[in-house]
Amino acid sequence: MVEPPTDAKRRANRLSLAFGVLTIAAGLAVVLAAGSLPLAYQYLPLVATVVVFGLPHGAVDHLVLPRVRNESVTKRSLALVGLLYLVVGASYALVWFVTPAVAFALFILVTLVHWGQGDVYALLAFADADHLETRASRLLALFVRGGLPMLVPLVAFPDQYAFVAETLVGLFDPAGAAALAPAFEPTVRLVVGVGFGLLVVVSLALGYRRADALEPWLIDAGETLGLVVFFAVVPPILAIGLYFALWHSVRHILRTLLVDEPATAALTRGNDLAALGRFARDAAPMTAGALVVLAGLALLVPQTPATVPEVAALYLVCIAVLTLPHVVIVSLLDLEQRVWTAD
Ligand SMILES: CC1=C(/C=C/C(C)=C/C=C/C(C)=C/C=O)C(C)(C)CCC1
Ligand SMILES: [Fe+2]
Repeated sequence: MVEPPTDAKRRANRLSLAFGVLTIAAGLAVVLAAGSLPLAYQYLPLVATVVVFGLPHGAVDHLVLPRVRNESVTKRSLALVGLLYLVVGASYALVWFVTPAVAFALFILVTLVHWGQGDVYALLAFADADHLETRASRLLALFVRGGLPMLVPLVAFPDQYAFVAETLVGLFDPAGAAALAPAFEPTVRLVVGVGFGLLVVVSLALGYRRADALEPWLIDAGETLGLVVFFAVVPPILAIGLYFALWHSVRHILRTLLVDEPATAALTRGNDLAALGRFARDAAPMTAGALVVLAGLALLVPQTPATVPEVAALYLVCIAVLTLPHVVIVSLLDLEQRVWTAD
């Protein structure tokens, strides 16, 4: 694992923990204060991710690889990232049009892997986890961390999960989501719940046995159990919106700051706002580009979205299409930073 500079890393660790606590506290506070929040309000954090950390977090994909390799951004490097987005994004968009239920299932799988990989990086690079030394233990952690947002809501809130699946698939084929119905059956949810619960326990128990330092393991266990509770009790549309903005995106933005020298220097000085300002400037053009993709999709989908859930569904499909090439970039970043090479 390639280590970022110590002081900047400590700052990143503190910020990722603070935003992690904020994510969980905000969700639980809403549930305690409001009980059942009207659906339109539950979409607010998700809608906010258009500008708040979510969409922008991937909008520096064209900069991170040259930066981590200490190379300059060239026309050629930009064209390669552009081509990646065009080919991978457009191919997957086609899958949404041809067989939307399959595309939805793929979206859940890709998100599980991608959010899991983001957390494995944070555990290793920010929290200095030494209980994840082997590749197998990192893969298990990836599955646990990615499974929390994708599988716990399936067990705890099947109706809302099915509703979101219907709205996404319904943009392309109003009857298409019927193919997904078996996933919401009680037996399937029981198997997922028990199986995933066991994985969480095994992963944390193995980690505890392997840990030399207790603190990183405590961070891992605290975050994991906190997220189990969070996704088990916070309605999933609200929970995913909060998590996407304040957990996954914040951590990835911190990661990108640590490969940008001036931003790293700002973090070292404790000047988080200067670092964030650099990120905002870097991310602005491609965030605007992502909005063009959103507008294009709006014109192309067979069913024009009219309600809040339908507009949010369109946004999620746009995220899905942009996430697949983003995963390729982040996986290359993982390779550069040796996240999957145990040493
Ligand atoms: C909203 C929502 C869902 C799916 C959200 C997904 C899959 C989001 C993916 C976001 C990504 C990949 C962001 C990029 O990093 C579920 C789980 C069906 C449950 C109900 C609410
Ligand atoms: Fe991401």
